[in-house]
Amino acid sequence: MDYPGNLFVVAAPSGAGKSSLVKTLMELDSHVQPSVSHTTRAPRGQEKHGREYFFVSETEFDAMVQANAFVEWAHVHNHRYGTSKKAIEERMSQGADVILEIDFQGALQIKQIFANAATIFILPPSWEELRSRLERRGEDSSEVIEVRLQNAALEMAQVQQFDFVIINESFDRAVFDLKSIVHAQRLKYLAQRRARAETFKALHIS
Ligand SMILES: Nc1nc2c(ncn2[C@@H]2O[C@H](COP(=O)(O)OP(=O)(O)O)[C@@H](O)[C@H]2O)c(=O)[nH]1
Ligand SMILES: Nc1ncnc2c1ncn2[C@@H]1O[C@H](COP(=O)(O)OP(=O)(O)O)[C@@H](O)[C@H]1O
Repeated sequence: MDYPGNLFVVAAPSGAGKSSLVKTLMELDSHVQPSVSHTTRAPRGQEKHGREYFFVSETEFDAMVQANAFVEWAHVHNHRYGTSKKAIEERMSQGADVILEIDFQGALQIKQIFANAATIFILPPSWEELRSRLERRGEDSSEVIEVRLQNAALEMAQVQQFDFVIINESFDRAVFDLKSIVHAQRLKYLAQRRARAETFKALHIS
């Protein structure tokens, strides 16, 4: 599929800092817009329906799967999460850059569909720091944190399948790296589109 906008996909183990990084990127760059996923997990403290996620029941999620409403969906940490077609296609067709914060299974599915998508994996600096970020965030019970840490090992084993890797040790440095990837990707596709337009012109194809 080909849209005028760019697609960025950010994956990371829980607690590595992807939501914080993506939020900061969007504050600095209004051309990057979020894709709001659907999930069957319950909202955390400050989360709002339609902002962080569309929080839906298992039945509602099933109905969307049946209706083929998702570009991708996956089971993550005992819940289901999915990117609806509506969440990305409308924005991308208008030329916006869309950023998806999804797990590695979804990221790899997106790359199959949108070959031009840039996939970015965020790593924490260490296991100890990952655990302490999850604890400091204070949003999940210790059981939930243990599940997330166990899943983190499997998730981190997928890192080599991603186009870019960022180590989120210094937050400012990681934001800079993310901004640089976005910038480089824009230039790359701009150059490709120009080259294609010139080829078409030379061949007298509109
Ligand atoms: N495949 C897929 N994964 C998603 C989607 N939305 C969120 N996720 C992932 O689900 C996992 C859990 O997300 P969340 O419950 O918000 O926890 P957090 O990662 O600790 O903030 C993370 O890896 C998210 O990136 C989606 O639409 N599709
Ligand atoms: N570079 C960093 N240094 C220290 N703490 C960080 C850093 N990046 C994020 N955090 C903190 O770690 C916790 C987890 O970050 P969050 O963005 O919620 O992660 P994720 O979305 O990957 O689960 C939050 O409390 C956040 O403020």
